[in-house]
Amino acid sequence: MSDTVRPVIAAEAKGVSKVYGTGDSATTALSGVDLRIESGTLTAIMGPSGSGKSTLMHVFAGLDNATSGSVSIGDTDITNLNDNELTLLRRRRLGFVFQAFNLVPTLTVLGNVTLPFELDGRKPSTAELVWVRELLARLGLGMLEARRPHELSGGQQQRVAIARALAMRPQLIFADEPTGNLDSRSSREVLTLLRDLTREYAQTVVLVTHDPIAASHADRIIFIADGSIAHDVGASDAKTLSDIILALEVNA
Ligand SMILES: Nc1ncnc2c1ncn2[C@@H]1O[C@H](COP(=O)(O)OP(=O)(O)OP(=O)(O)O)[C@@H](O)[C@H]1O
Repeated sequence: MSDTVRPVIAAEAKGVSKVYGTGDSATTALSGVDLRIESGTLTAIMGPSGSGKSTLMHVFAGLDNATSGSVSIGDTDITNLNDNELTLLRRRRLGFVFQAFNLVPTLTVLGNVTLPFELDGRKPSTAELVWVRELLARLGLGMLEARRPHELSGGQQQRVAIARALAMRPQLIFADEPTGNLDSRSSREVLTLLRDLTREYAQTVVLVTHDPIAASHADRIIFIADGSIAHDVGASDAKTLSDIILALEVNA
Protein backbone atom coordinates (compact mmCIF):
# COMPACT_ATOMS: atom_id res chain seq x y z
CA MET A 1 0.00 0.00 0.00
CA SER A 2 3.02 2.24 0.06
CA ASP A 3 2.07 3.59 -3.37
CA THR A 4 -1.13 5.09 -1.95
CA VAL A 5 -0.83 8.58 -0.50
CA ARG A 6 -2.99 8.73 2.61
CA PRO A 7 -4.11 11.79 4.53
CA VAL A 8 -2.85 12.02 8.10
CA ILE A 9 -6.44 12.07 9.34
CA ALA A 10 -8.32 9.02 8.05
CA ALA A 11 -11.71 10.13 9.37
CA GLU A 12 -13.14 12.95 11.40
CA ALA A 13 -16.43 13.70 13.14
CA LYS A 14 -17.10 17.31 14.09
CA GLY A 15 -19.92 18.11 16.49
CA VAL A 16 -21.87 15.02 15.41
CA SER A 17 -25.26 14.49 16.98
CA LYS A 18 -27.80 11.86 16.08
CA VAL A 19 -31.40 11.86 17.26
CA TYR A 20 -33.70 8.99 16.31
CA GLY A 21 -37.41 9.74 16.17
CA THR A 22 -39.15 12.95 17.20
CA GLY A 23 -41.14 14.37 20.09
CA ASP A 24 -41.69 12.10 23.06
CA SER A 25 -40.15 9.12 21.28
CA ALA A 26 -36.92 10.97 20.40
CA THR A 27 -33.71 9.18 21.42
CA THR A 28 -30.42 11.03 21.40
CA ALA A 29 -27.89 8.38 20.30
CA LEU A 30 -24.95 10.78 19.79
CA SER A 31 -24.46 14.19 21.28
CA GLY A 32 -21.77 16.57 19.96
CA VAL A 33 -19.09 13.99 19.19
CA ASP A 34 -15.72 15.35 18.03
CA LEU A 35 -13.32 12.60 16.97
CA ARG A 36 -10.29 12.41 14.70
CA ILE A 37 -8.98 9.02 13.65
CA GLU A 38 -5.33 9.15 12.61
CA SER A 39 -4.14 7.10 9.66
CA GLY A 40 -2.25 3.91 10.36
CA THR A 41 -3.74 3.40 13.82
CA LEU A 42 -5.96 0.82 15.46
CA THR A 43 -8.66 2.62 17.46
CA ALA A 44 -11.10 0.72 19.64
CA ILE A 45 -14.53 2.08 20.49
CA MET A 46 -15.99 0.75 23.74
CA GLY A 47 -18.99 1.65 25.84
CA PRO A 48 -22.02 0.22 27.65
CA SER A 49 -24.87 -1.29 25.65
CA GLY A 50 -26.93 1.44 24.01
CA SER A 51 -24.20 4.09 24.46
CA GLY A 52 -23.99 4.92 20.73
CA LYS A 53 -21.09 2.82 19.38
CA SER A 54 -22.99 1.34 16.43
CA THR A 55 -24.56 4.69 15.63
CA LEU A 56 -21.12 6.32 15.56
CA MET A 57 -19.81 3.61 13.24
CA HIS A 58 -22.87 3.91 10.98
CA VAL A 59 -22.50 7.69 10.75
CA PHE A 60 -18.77 7.36 9.93
CA ALA A 61 -19.57 4.78 7.25
CA GLY A 62 -22.33 6.88 5.70
CA LEU A 63 -24.91 4.21 6.58
CA ASP A 64 -26.80 6.73 8.67
CA ASN A 65 -27.01 10.55 8.47
CA ALA A 66 -25.95 12.71 11.38
CA THR A 67 -28.73 14.97 12.63
CA SER A 68 -26.14 17.74 12.94
CA GLY A 69 -22.39 18.11 12.58
CA SER A 70 -20.12 16.83 9.82
CA VAL A 71 -18.20 13.68 8.97
CA SER A 72 -15.18 13.32 6.71
CA ILE A 73 -13.44 10.26 5.33
CA GLY A 74 -9.93 11.30 4.36
CA ASP A 75 -10.28 14.57 2.44
CA THR A 76 -13.94 13.98 1.59
CA ASP A 77 -16.74 15.59 3.57
CA ILE A 78 -19.41 12.90 3.32
CA THR A 79 -22.10 14.84 5.18
CA ASN A 80 -23.96 15.89 2.04
CA LEU A 81 -23.20 13.03 -0.32
CA ASN A 82 -26.19 11.36 -1.96
CA ASP A 83 -26.94 7.63 -1.67
CA ASN A 84 -25.08 6.68 -4.86
CA GLU A 85 -22.00 8.61 -3.82
CA LEU A 86 -22.10 7.01 -0.36
CA THR A 87 -22.44 3.54 -1.87
CA LEU A 88 -19.37 4.14 -4.04
CA LEU A 89 -17.45 5.55 -1.08
CA ARG A 90 -18.26 2.50 1.02
CA ARG A 91 -17.38 0.12 -1.78
CA ARG A 92 -14.09 1.73 -2.76
CA ARG A 93 -12.76 3.46 0.33
CA LEU A 94 -14.10 1.56 3.32
CA GLY A 95 -13.76 -2.05 4.42
CA PHE A 96 -16.00 -3.92 6.85
CA VAL A 97 -15.38 -6.94 9.05
CA PHE A 98 -18.27 -8.33 11.09
CA GLN A 99 -18.69 -10.88 13.85
CA ALA A 100 -20.59 -13.18 11.46
CA PHE A 101 -17.80 -13.19 8.78
CA ASN A 102 -20.46 -12.80 6.02
CA LEU A 103 -18.58 -14.89 3.46
CA VAL A 104 -20.42 -16.19 0.38
CA PRO A 105 -20.65 -19.97 0.95
CA THR A 106 -20.62 -20.90 -2.74
CA LEU A 107 -17.46 -18.91 -3.55
CA THR A 108 -13.88 -20.01 -2.93
CA VAL A 109 -11.53 -18.04 -0.70
CA LEU A 110 -10.15 -16.26 -3.79
CA GLY A 111 -13.70 -15.63 -5.05
CA ASN A 112 -14.70 -14.10 -1.73
CA VAL A 113 -11.63 -11.89 -1.52
CA THR A 114 -12.06 -10.60 -5.09
CA LEU A 115 -15.80 -10.05 -4.60
CA PRO A 116 -15.40 -6.29 -3.95
CA PHE A 117 -14.07 -5.91 -7.51
CA GLU A 118 -17.03 -7.87 -8.93
CA LEU A 119 -19.42 -5.70 -6.93
CA ASP A 120 -17.68 -2.69 -8.43
CA GLY A 121 -18.52 -4.11 -11.87
CA ARG A 122 -15.03 -5.10 -12.95
CA LYS A 123 -12.30 -7.71 -12.79
CA PRO A 124 -9.23 -7.05 -10.64
CA SER A 125 -6.25 -5.77 -12.66
CA THR A 126 -3.04 -7.82 -12.79
CA ALA A 127 -1.51 -5.55 -10.15
CA GLU A 128 -4.61 -5.91 -7.96
CA LEU A 129 -4.45 -9.71 -8.26
CA VAL A 130 -0.80 -9.59 -7.22
CA TRP A 131 -1.88 -7.56 -4.18
CA VAL A 132 -4.71 -9.99 -3.35
CA ARG A 133 -2.29 -12.93 -3.53
CA GLU A 134 0.21 -11.05 -1.35
CA LEU A 135 -2.58 -10.48 1.15
CA LEU A 136 -3.64 -14.13 1.12
CA ALA A 137 -0.03 -15.18 1.71
CA ARG A 138 0.40 -12.56 4.45
CA LEU A 139 -2.78 -13.74 6.19
CA GLY A 140 -1.71 -17.39 6.04
CA LEU A 141 -4.35 -18.27 3.44
CA GLY A 142 -2.08 -18.81 0.44
CA MET A 143 -2.59 -22.58 0.37
CA LEU A 144 -6.32 -22.29 0.98
CA GLU A 145 -7.46 -20.06 -1.88
CA ALA A 146 -9.45 -22.81 -3.64
CA ARG A 147 -11.37 -23.83 -0.49
CA ARG A 148 -14.90 -22.78 0.35
CA PRO A 149 -15.80 -21.17 3.69
CA HIS A 150 -17.24 -24.37 5.23
CA GLU A 151 -13.83 -26.01 4.70
CA LEU A 152 -12.14 -23.42 6.96
CA SER A 153 -11.91 -22.85 10.71
CA GLY A 154 -13.61 -19.80 12.23
CA GLY A 155 -10.29 -17.98 12.55
CA GLN A 156 -9.44 -18.74 8.92
CA GLN A 157 -12.88 -17.51 7.81
CA GLN A 158 -12.36 -14.25 9.67
CA ARG A 159 -8.95 -13.86 8.04
CA VAL A 160 -10.65 -14.28 4.64
CA ALA A 161 -13.11 -11.54 5.64
CA ILE A 162 -10.16 -9.31 6.61
CA ALA A 163 -8.43 -10.03 3.27
CA ARG A 164 -11.68 -9.14 1.49
CA ALA A 165 -11.95 -5.89 3.48
CA LEU A 166 -8.37 -5.02 2.46
CA ALA A 167 -8.68 -6.02 -1.21
CA MET A 168 -9.58 -2.54 -2.46
CA ARG A 169 -6.94 -0.89 -0.21
CA PRO A 170 -9.57 1.03 1.75
CA GLN A 171 -8.85 4.22 3.62
CA LEU A 172 -10.49 2.81 6.71
CA ILE A 173 -11.62 -0.59 7.97
CA PHE A 174 -14.48 -0.93 10.44
CA ALA A 175 -14.35 -4.12 12.48
CA ASP A 176 -17.54 -4.67 14.48
CA GLU A 177 -16.96 -7.30 17.22
CA PRO A 178 -14.71 -9.22 14.78
CA THR A 179 -13.74 -11.81 17.38
CA GLY A 180 -17.24 -12.38 18.80
CA ASN A 181 -17.47 -15.85 17.20
CA LEU A 182 -13.89 -16.95 17.79
CA ASP A 183 -12.13 -18.89 20.52
CA SER A 184 -9.47 -17.04 22.50
CA ARG A 185 -6.54 -18.29 20.42
CA SER A 186 -8.13 -17.35 17.08
CA SER A 187 -9.24 -14.03 18.59
CA ARG A 188 -5.70 -13.21 19.58
CA GLU A 189 -4.46 -14.11 16.08
CA VAL A 190 -7.07 -11.92 14.39
CA LEU A 191 -6.44 -8.96 16.70
CA THR A 192 -2.68 -9.23 16.35
CA LEU A 193 -3.17 -9.38 12.60
CA LEU A 194 -5.33 -6.24 12.57
CA ARG A 195 -2.72 -4.40 14.58
CA ASP A 196 0.13 -5.65 12.40
CA LEU A 197 -1.70 -4.43 9.28
CA THR A 198 -1.72 -0.92 10.71
CA ARG A 199 2.07 -1.17 11.07
CA GLU A 200 2.90 -2.93 7.80
CA TYR A 201 0.48 -1.22 5.41
CA ALA A 202 -0.38 1.98 7.31
CA GLN A 203 -3.92 0.60 7.37
CA THR A 204 -6.40 2.41 9.61
CA VAL A 205 -8.74 0.21 11.63
CA VAL A 206 -11.65 1.16 13.88
CA LEU A 207 -12.65 -1.71 16.15
CA VAL A 208 -16.00 -1.68 17.94
CA THR A 209 -15.93 -4.10 20.84
CA HIS A 210 -17.27 -4.95 24.28
CA ASP A 211 -14.19 -7.01 25.01
CA PRO A 212 -11.39 -5.32 27.03
CA ILE A 213 -8.93 -7.99 25.84
CA ALA A 214 -9.72 -7.13 22.20
CA ALA A 215 -9.44 -3.41 22.94
CA SER A 216 -6.08 -3.95 24.67
CA HIS A 217 -4.60 -4.53 21.18
CA ALA A 218 -5.53 -0.97 20.13
CA ASP A 219 -3.31 2.13 20.03
CA ARG A 220 -6.15 4.22 21.37
CA ILE A 221 -9.44 3.44 23.09
CA ILE A 222 -12.45 5.74 22.94
CA PHE A 223 -15.16 5.18 25.53
CA ILE A 224 -18.66 6.29 24.61
CA ALA A 225 -21.26 6.82 27.33
CA ASP A 226 -24.71 8.27 26.71
CA GLY A 227 -23.79 9.37 23.19
CA SER A 228 -20.67 11.33 24.19
CA ILE A 229 -16.97 10.56 24.47
CA ALA A 230 -16.40 9.83 28.15
CA HIS A 231 -12.72 8.81 27.96
CA ASP A 232 -10.06 8.82 25.27
CA VAL A 233 -7.01 6.79 26.34
CA GLY A 234 -3.82 5.45 24.78
CA ALA A 235 -2.85 1.77 24.62
CA SER A 236 -3.82 0.12 27.90
CA ASP A 237 -3.99 -3.35 29.39
CA ALA A 238 -7.26 -5.27 29.58
CA LYS A 239 -7.61 -4.81 33.35
CA THR A 240 -7.40 -1.01 33.09
CA LEU A 241 -9.95 -0.98 30.26
CA SER A 242 -12.23 -3.34 32.13
CA ASP A 243 -12.18 -1.05 35.19
CA ILE A 244 -13.12 1.97 33.06
CA ILE A 245 -15.99 0.14 31.35
CA LEU A 246 -17.31 -1.22 34.67
CA ALA A 247 -17.38 2.30 36.12
CA LEU A 248 -19.29 3.54 33.06
CA GLU A 249 -21.76 0.64 33.26
CA VAL A 250 -22.44 1.38 36.92
CA ASN A 251 -23.37 4.95 35.95
CA ALA A 252 -25.30 3.98 32.80
N1 LIG B 1 -32.92 2.94 14.37
C1 LIG B 1 -33.10 3.38 15.62
N2 LIG B 1 -34.25 3.96 16.00
C2 LIG B 1 -34.42 4.43 17.25
N3 LIG B 1 -33.48 4.38 18.21
C3 LIG B 1 -32.31 3.80 17.90
C4 LIG B 1 -32.05 3.26 16.59
N4 LIG B 1 -30.77 2.76 16.59
C5 LIG B 1 -30.29 2.96 17.83
N5 LIG B 1 -31.19 3.58 18.61
C6 LIG B 1 -31.01 4.00 20.02
O1 LIG B 1 -29.85 4.82 20.08
C7 LIG B 1 -29.07 4.54 21.23
C8 LIG B 1 -27.66 4.10 20.80
O2 LIG B 1 -27.75 2.83 20.15
P1 LIG B 1 -26.48 2.08 19.53
O3 LIG B 1 -27.00 0.88 18.79
O4 LIG B 1 -25.65 3.04 18.77
O5 LIG B 1 -25.71 1.62 20.85
P2 LIG B 1 -24.49 0.60 21.02
O6 LIG B 1 -23.53 1.25 21.94
O7 LIG B 1 -23.97 0.16 19.70
O8 LIG B 1 -25.20 -0.61 21.76
P3 LIG B 1 -24.82 -2.19 21.80
O9 LIG B 1 -23.48 -2.28 22.49
O10 LIG B 1 -25.90 -2.77 22.66
O11 LIG B 1 -24.82 -2.70 20.40
C9 LIG B 1 -29.85 3.47 22.00
O12 LIG B 1 -30.63 4.12 22.96
C10 LIG B 1 -30.72 2.83 20.94
O13 LIG B 1 -31.91 2.33 21.52
